[in-house]
Amino acid sequence: MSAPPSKEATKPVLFGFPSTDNLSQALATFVLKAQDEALKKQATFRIAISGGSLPKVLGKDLIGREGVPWDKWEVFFADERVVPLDHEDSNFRLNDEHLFSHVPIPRQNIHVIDTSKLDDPEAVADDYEKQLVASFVGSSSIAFPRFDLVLLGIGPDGHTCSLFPGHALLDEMDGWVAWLNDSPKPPPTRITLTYPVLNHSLRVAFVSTGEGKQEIMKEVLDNPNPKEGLPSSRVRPISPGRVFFFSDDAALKLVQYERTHFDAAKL
Ligand SMILES: O=C1O[C@H](COP(=O)(O)O)[C@@H](O)[C@H](O)[C@H]1O
Repeated sequence: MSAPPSKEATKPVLFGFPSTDNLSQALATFVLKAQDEALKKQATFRIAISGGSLPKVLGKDLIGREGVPWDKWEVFFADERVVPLDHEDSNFRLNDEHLFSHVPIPRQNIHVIDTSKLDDPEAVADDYEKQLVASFVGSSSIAFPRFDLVLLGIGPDGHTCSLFPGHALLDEMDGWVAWLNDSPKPPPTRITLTYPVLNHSLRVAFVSTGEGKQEIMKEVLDNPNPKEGLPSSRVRPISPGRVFFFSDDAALKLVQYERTHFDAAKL
């Protein structure tokens, strides 16, 4: 996963797979490669994970991999719904069901929202930002945290994290964690990582599957507008960061964007 030295955002890499099973295998390999590279440089692997359709695809193959140093994982959420952790809308709960409950990541390394503040989403976002600061303090990236890997989904409307089309949070360029209580997709109250955080990450991987994503994948990959376009089109990490798309054939049916063959040896 070497990267060119310029500050420009690099071209997205698209990996296509005939089935979600193939995708899950490749995604697990990709995640573990990112983990290995991180652990060559530092004590922990810092990953941010989304909710939605991602956790199931992520956990499917990853939970069976052997020799994973789970105790070195430090997990954040790319976005979270401001609800109790056992609520059916919780991104923690979804990831717990498909990944965390199957692997020995120490519970204190999984950074959840402070559920004692659920009636004050600004306080939840502030607390989550403090958790990020505490984790990244002393790392080389001062202005913004630099995740080793961020895993994102793409909603049918082009949203990613809890960054929705036309929402004021698309212009948030200072904070690390923002909050909203007017999400067009329920539940309305959420926190989300901001663009500066996403775009300082070393790797961002979008995962999208199924025919329900055909139109949006075409828009995001064939007609991107990284400055003013759909929220998922605006995720373009600055070098050495890179952005990858993992999709199945069903989601890519209308897409013309050039695919790259997934070769674990060349990651
Ligand atoms: O609301 C959310 O939606 C996005 C996309 O979900 P998907 O089911 O279309 O993949 C998800 O990435 C995000 O974490 C979640 O809060």
